[in-house]
Amino acid sequence: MGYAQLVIGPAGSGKSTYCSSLYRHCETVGRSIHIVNLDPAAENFDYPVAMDIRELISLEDVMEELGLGPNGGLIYCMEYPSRYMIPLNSSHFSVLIYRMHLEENMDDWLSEELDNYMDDDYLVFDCPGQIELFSHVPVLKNFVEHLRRKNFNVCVVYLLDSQFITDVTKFISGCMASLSAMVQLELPHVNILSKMDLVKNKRDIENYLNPEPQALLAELNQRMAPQFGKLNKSLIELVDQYSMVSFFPLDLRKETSIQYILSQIDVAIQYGEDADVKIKDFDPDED
Ligand SMILES: Nc1nc2c(ncn2[C@@H]2O[C@H](COP(=O)(O)OP(=O)(O)OP(=O)(O)O)[C@@H](O)[C@H]2O)c(=O)[nH]1
Ligand SMILES: [Mg+2]
Repeated sequence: MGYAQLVIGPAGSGKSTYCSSLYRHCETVGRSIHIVNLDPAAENFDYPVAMDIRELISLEDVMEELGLGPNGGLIYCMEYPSRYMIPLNSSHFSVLIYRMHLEENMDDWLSEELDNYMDDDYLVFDCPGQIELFSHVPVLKNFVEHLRRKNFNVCVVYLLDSQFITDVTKFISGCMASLSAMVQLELPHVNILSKMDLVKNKRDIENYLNPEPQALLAELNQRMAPQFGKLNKSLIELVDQYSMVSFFPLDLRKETSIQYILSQIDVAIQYGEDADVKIKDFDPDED
């Protein structure tokens, strides 16, 4: 049995920073963890990259060869290509043939790479921020199914930037994006409000960490025109029924913050329930 976190969330929400902080935390406590780059557009890493999707495909190549912009190029990188393009000239055609079975290549690549990891290994996948990847494009879903076939317990870690949660309407729209990942991927799911060090008035945000559905509804109704009353009620019920109304704050200045989040994720994927997991005692005097 292996363990994995799939770190997703909107562009710039702090996924890669979270991954490198998690790596450093695990290093400090003597815990083994491997971070995988799944972002074909990534350039700089603050963590040692255990596996790198850029060995398979890079955004730069796809943009150049196919004349796509950064977002379309990225989706192309991750997805089966033929759906997105019609070959227009011979060079496009050869690229199409070359990439024709990209999804299968991804499976092969993943299989080969995963063979390097043993039982009880813990992988963290740093994903790209394009929201399509976890809202309706099936590539991450297929990817997760592959991991599960390889006997990995997987948890989605969804990051939302606390800087955007300035009022209840933005909070709800953040919840809806997270919910779409939840229904797409059907995995244990942990929500994180990132960049808490930047929040000036902690009390404003604390209201959204674990809010009462009724209080949220009242706030929504207050902000929006009366004709939205019924919709607001349904939205809040939906979010509540999916147990979405719960975010863990992540303040990277505090070691305890990342430690607590990791412990919650461990519970979600049942890490540490087997006796032989690789946690060694933390000795603060050790170099
Ligand atoms: N102050 C502060 N800045 C942060 C934190 N996390 C991330 N950032 C900054 O936010 C920006 C984006 O962070 P990334 O970690 O690259 O975000 P990402 O989600 O990986 O972005 P994409 O991969 O492009 O989707 C960078 O400038 C980070 O330095 C945080 O906890 N606090
Ligand atoms: Mg990133």
